[in-house]
Amino acid sequence: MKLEIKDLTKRFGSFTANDGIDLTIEPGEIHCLLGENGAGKSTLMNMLYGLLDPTSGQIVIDGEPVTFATPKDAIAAGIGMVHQHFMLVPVFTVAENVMLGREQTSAPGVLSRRRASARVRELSSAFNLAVDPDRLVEDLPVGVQQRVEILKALANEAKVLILDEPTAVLTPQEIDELMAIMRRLKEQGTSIIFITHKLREVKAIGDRISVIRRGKLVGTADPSASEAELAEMMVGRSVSLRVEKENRTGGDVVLRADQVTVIDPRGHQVVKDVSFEARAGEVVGIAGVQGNGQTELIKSLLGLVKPDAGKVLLNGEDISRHGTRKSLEAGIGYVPEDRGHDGFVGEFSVRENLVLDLYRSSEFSHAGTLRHDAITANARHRIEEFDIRTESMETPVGSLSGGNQQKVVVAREFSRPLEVLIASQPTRGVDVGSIEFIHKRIIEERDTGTAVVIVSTELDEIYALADRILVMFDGRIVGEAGPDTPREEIGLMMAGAHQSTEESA
Ligand SMILES: Nc1ncnc2c1ncn2[C@@H]1O[C@H](COP(=O)(O)OP(=O)(O)OP(=O)(O)O)[C@@H](O)[C@H]1O
Repeated sequence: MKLEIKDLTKRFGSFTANDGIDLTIEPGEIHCLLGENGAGKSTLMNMLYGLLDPTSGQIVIDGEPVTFATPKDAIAAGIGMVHQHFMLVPVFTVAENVMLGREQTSAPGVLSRRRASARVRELSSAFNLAVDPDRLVEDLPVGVQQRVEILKALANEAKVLILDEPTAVLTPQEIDELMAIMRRLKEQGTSIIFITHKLREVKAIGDRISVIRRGKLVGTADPSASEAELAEMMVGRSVSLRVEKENRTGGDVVLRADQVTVIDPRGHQVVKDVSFEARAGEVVGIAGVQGNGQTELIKSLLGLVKPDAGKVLLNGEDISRHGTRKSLEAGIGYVPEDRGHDGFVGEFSVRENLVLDLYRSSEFSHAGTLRHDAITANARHRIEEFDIRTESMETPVGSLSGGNQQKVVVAREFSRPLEVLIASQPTRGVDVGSIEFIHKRIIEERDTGTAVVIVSTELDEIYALADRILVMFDGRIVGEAGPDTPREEIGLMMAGAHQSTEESA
């Protein structure tokens, strides 16, 4: 199927999010879409998938102009999309989810459970997806859940598959597996539109690479273009892809986790007797596959969950029963992994979100009254410093692009004096230009003597920042390594060395 986008424009009020975009997706090609945060990639994809109405322009499939009122129309025309947030029902099996996908699109011939199972098995083996139709979705690792989404699209006979930042949530091994699946889809004639911020991936798999900047198509490159060239096309200036830093050993212990154990609401020990320390002026990188206890460990450091055993000490004082506000006030900065849930309030403006947990400080309030001038001046400064792309400081954060939402959270947490900075996936969904900036700021924070703890599933990020690397697997810290340890070694520890799972085998 040949998909043509002709002079497509989308305006939100006076703001032009897509400006006369022309793009052709050839049958069986992997077409990568690159662009800085807020460039307009998701807007373009949402028009292709019937979620947004174009302001002007055309979508043409095999020479015929089409219009999509809803995703149902797009699906019927052969377009599938895997969103960043999966649309699966966790308590249903894989086959049930695939059935549900068919019902929701009113595709001809709603599948029975038995036929759905058989269809899943058939597609799974044709594309080597290794998905068991009878497993509950909630029991599957993220990477396998993503394959279920791909399966759903294939069951609806997608000929063009849109993958919106699919690798942001995957481990290095899962990314390799996804790439193999993408190649297989391509061999069988499916076209893929692949959105990512990772230039390495684009070069590894793309047939062509289109770059969008501020709503306009800048150009289409081929994969022989260097990472530096692509980065420059994206942001319009040269970007340094590696942080300049010297490794540090750290001073006094600032934060100490002492035999911390956390039991989740289902009674599982998710953090098992974890001890580590973060020293002044060092970056401790916690590497690990998503779901190995990092999230709960971090929450326990902040008082968002109380450890079931053990202690958290800040400068020697036990803060594990303090509660979050006190921890933040005591000088812990926090960039959460789930920014939408823990990082900002979507309905509040950019200006308000930039002081969310700081508004009680003397800088922003006096005798119980907010100092609006100071709050506004702070917003103006941070928006410029962090290059937050927003129509105005009054825009609700919920309507910013994903990467710009992340910049709001990071900007706020970096704007106060910190003893400890705890950042979980600090650059998730953030473009290369902003990664460069955030990484530089993290190192500057370290160099002022802050103890920094970075949790990341991105080995590139761990290597770029960490002075010391801890690896978490199955709730425990299974290894500590220096910043020069080979990737494979860390990768093996992250995978639990020889304890491979059925799905990732
Ligand atoms: N419903 C909306 N109303 C107003 N503005 C919007 C709406 N949806 C998107 N925008 C704006 O359009 C611009 C493009 O956003 P879009 O989500 O397409 O960017 P993106 O390239 O996908 O960015 P990211 O890499 O950060 O995900 C942003 O400035 C965003 O704030």
